[in-house]
Amino acid sequence: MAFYQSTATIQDWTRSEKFHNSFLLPKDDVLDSVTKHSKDSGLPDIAVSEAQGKFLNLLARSIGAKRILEIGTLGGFSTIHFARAVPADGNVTTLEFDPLHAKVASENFKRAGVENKITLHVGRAADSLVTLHPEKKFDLVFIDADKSSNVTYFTEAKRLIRSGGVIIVDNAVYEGKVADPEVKDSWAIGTRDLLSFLKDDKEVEATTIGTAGVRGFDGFIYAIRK
Ligand SMILES: C[S@@+](CC[C@H](N)C(=O)[O-])C[C@H]1O[C@@H](n2cnc3c(N)ncnc32)[C@H](O)[C@@H]1O
Ligand SMILES: [Mg+2]
Repeated sequence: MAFYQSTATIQDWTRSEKFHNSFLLPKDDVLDSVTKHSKDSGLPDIAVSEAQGKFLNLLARSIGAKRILEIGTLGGFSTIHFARAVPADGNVTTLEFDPLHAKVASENFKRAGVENKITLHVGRAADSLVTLHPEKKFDLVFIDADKSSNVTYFTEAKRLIRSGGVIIVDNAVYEGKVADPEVKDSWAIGTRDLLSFLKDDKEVEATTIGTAGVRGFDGFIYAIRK
């Protein structure tokens, strides 16, 4: 018999994340106003959750990240978490395709007072990535854009990250649909292709961290560049 047979729903996961957040995450007026500005500007509600954002912030600080690359900015919620994590002379490079998202993100960076730490490239991420030849490699890469390009993004991330750096890929579980071969949408296929790619990749070690919360049942692929 299973230890605990879950019949949990999105409402249960949301309540659970909010319960934990109420102990661990102090009220953050800046991030609240960032989220509101994104919503009021018509951006989709698909940023990482508050708990996930804090996880990314803590992870960046845990590894002493100074240079971070993000693929998929939206309104800059995760970007701001990263910008807060890097030191004053650190930088977050973030790539966004949609001009409206980029405009709202830029406004949010100012709102959060972190605009000096962020470099935003507007255009297709695959095009922006090939132009990046940083003097010093990135310490952390966060991949959170169109999932059909996950293998391309991961390959570029390996080129751009230092040995020992961390690559995180969002939405790696997608309500279990990645593991269901019957689901053939681009999100599921893009992440499934990345898993197949990683199976034979000798340049990283990786695992998947499942998460359940405001964003439903999902997870991160967490990889270290050898
Ligand atoms: C899930 S959202 C990013 C959320 C953000 N990382 C956060 O958690 O706050 C994905 C973003 O990737 C952008 N995007 C989609 N395809 C893209 C592409 N080919 N190049 C660059 N950005 C792309 C979308 O416009 C969207 O803003
Ligand atoms: Mg995501």
